[in-house]
Amino acid sequence: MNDKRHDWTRGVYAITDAQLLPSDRQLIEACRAALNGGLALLQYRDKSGDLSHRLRQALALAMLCRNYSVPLIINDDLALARRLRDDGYAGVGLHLGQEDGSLRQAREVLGPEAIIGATCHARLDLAERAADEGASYLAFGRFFASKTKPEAPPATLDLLAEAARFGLPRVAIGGIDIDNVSQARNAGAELLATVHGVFGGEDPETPVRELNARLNSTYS
Ligand SMILES: Cc1ncc(COP(=O)(O)OP(=O)(O)O)c(N)n1
Ligand SMILES: Cc1nc(C(=O)O)sc1CCOP(=O)(O)O
Ligand SMILES: [Mg+2]
Repeated sequence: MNDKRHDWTRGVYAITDAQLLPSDRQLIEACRAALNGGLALLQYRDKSGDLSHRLRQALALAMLCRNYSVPLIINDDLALARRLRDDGYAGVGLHLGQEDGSLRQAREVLGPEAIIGATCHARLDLAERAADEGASYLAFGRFFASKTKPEAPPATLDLLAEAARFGLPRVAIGGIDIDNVSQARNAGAELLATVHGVFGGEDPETPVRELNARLNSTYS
C-alpha cells in the first residue's frame, strides 16, 4: 500500500481570492482543480467581514482539503481556524501577518501540531521573532510585481539565503508565476505562494502542474 505522507513543506502554496472566485461554486471548483494539480498547501484568504459566509466557505474547503490530505491554512482569523479544528479538521492551520494578533497566543490556542505561518516581509528580525514564538513557516515578499497586493512592501531574493538559519520552511510570495518560480526556488524558497499564478486563469490545474514541473526540474 502506498501510504506516503503528504509533505507540506515544499511545493506550490495556492491562496484563494474573493475577487477572482466570487461564488462558493467557483471557489470550490477552482480549489478542487488546483488540488488535482498537486498543492503543498492551500490558504483561504477572504477579507469580507461576513462571518457566516467565511465559515461556510472555510468548512467546504476544509472538507475538500481533507479528501486530498492537504492542509488548509486560514488567513488572519484565529477563531475560524480554532472552530474548524474543534470540528475535527485537524489539518487546518493559520497564517498571521504583523497586524493579525499574537503568534504565541495562536500557538497556545491551536496546539503544537497546527501549521502556523507568519508574514515577515523583507525583515530577518521579524523572522527571528516569529521563529521564537512558534511559527511553522516564514513568509517573505513581495518579490515580484503583484496584481493581488501591489502595495505590499518589496523584498529581494537574497534575503531567502539568509533566512535559512531559522531552519523553517521559507515561503516566497508576491507575483510568483511560471516565469519566476525557478528563480525563487533557486534562491532558497521551499514553498512558492501565489494567488494569480494559480487562480488568475481559467483552469487552475494546469498552472499548478506547470509550476510543479518547473520546481521538480529545478530540484534535479
Ligand atoms: C503565505 C502568505 N504569506 C504572506 C501573506 C500576507 O499576510 P498579511 O501580511 O497578513 O497580509 P494579508 O494576506 O492578510 O492581506 C499571506 N497571506 N500568506
Ligand atoms: C497576500 C500577499 N501578501 C504579500 C506579501 O508580500 O506579504 S504579496 C500577496 C499577494 C500574492 O498574490 P499574487 O500571487 O497574485 O501576487
Ligand atoms: Mg493578514
